[in-house]
Amino acid sequence: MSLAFAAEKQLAVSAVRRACNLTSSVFNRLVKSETVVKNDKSPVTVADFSAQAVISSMLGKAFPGDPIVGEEDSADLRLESGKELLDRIVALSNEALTADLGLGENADWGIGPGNNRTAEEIMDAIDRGNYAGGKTGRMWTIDPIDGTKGFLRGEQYAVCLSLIVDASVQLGVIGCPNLPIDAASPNSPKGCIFVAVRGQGAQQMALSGADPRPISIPAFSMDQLNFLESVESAHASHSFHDLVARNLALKAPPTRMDSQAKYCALARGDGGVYIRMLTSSSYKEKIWDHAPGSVLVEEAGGVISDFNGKPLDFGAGRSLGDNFGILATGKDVYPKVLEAVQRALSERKANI
Ligand SMILES: Nc1ncnc2c1ncn2[C@@H]1O[C@H](COP(=O)(O)OS(=O)(=O)O)[C@@H](OP(=O)(O)O)[C@H]1O
Ligand SMILES: [Mg+2]
Ligand SMILES: [Mg+2]
Ligand SMILES: [Mg+2]
Repeated sequence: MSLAFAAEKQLAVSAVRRACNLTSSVFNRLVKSETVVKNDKSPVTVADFSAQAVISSMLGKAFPGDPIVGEEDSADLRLESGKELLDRIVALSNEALTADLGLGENADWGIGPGNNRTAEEIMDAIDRGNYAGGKTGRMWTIDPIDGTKGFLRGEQYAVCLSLIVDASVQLGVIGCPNLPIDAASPNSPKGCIFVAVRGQGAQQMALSGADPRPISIPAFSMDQLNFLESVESAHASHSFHDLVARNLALKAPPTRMDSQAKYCALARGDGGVYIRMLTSSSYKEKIWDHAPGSVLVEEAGGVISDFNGKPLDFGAGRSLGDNFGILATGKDVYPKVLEAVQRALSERKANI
């Protein structure tokens, strides 16, 4: 009998690998006109659109009935002013979809030589990501480039895909083209894919698929712990994190890293605690920014919750449900870290 979600896992790894190859090759050739600023002032590049098109096209072939919650949409590309951007995205997507990687991928996924798509098909694939989300049924989440600012700086970013069934994340695949395979040797080759299926553990492999190995969160003592936090001070409150660190008497400084690479670092023990306190009460976290990372952390033996100890709610739509803050760490230290977060919240309230 095959393991649950075996076909989904195979497709997801393959799609994330093709998207990672695309994003890293674009980085070296990216020019200024290929980045646009969205309404919420965040950047999006030809690489974000193309990576979503590639993953969504493959999902559409393999699982045509499954809805997708994807970060990007094609509205800007359908404007007359988006014509140049669109041409580039169609070329990049087709380059990635038709590449012959020699990895024996399933021909029914619409990949490999001869599988070019038209511009309409590429835009439609991007727009298959417009699903509103919800509590029941299957759905995929795509964040084609998580940490677009990190991508633009040449630092960490991640290509993120998850499968959610009845609001529970069952599969998470995260590709990190700039993450060293071995954190202890920063000069080791870069580029890893992290995979977790619920109930089946967590693993990492090289981007090529070579060197697969199980990963888990080590049993850290309190004085070995350090925080993994966002680079952008507009995304997460570093000062609140510092308050929690003081409550825990942490010695090590935080590691700042863009994207869900933070969850990957936690899952293999490069850091001890993922912490994220929002800076604005009007911003709602998006499910594609946390779904794959959450199952990865849980399958690596960790716990993830909000600052009230509540599980993350992936069934409330495109944004997370009624959750406040995000905390993820190893099982043994989780109760102490949660208590330190709650103490910091009361201290902050007392000081307002
Ligand atoms: N105001 C605000 N507050 C909190 N979070 C925000 C905010 N704006 C955006 N985002 C989301 O943050 C995603 C980037 O993740 P990180 O915060 O881990 O990366 S970073 O370190 O900040 O670069 C980023 O994901 P990408 O858009 O995929 O890069 C956003 O979804
Ligand atoms: Mg974005
Ligand atoms: Mg993101
Ligand atoms: Mg993104």
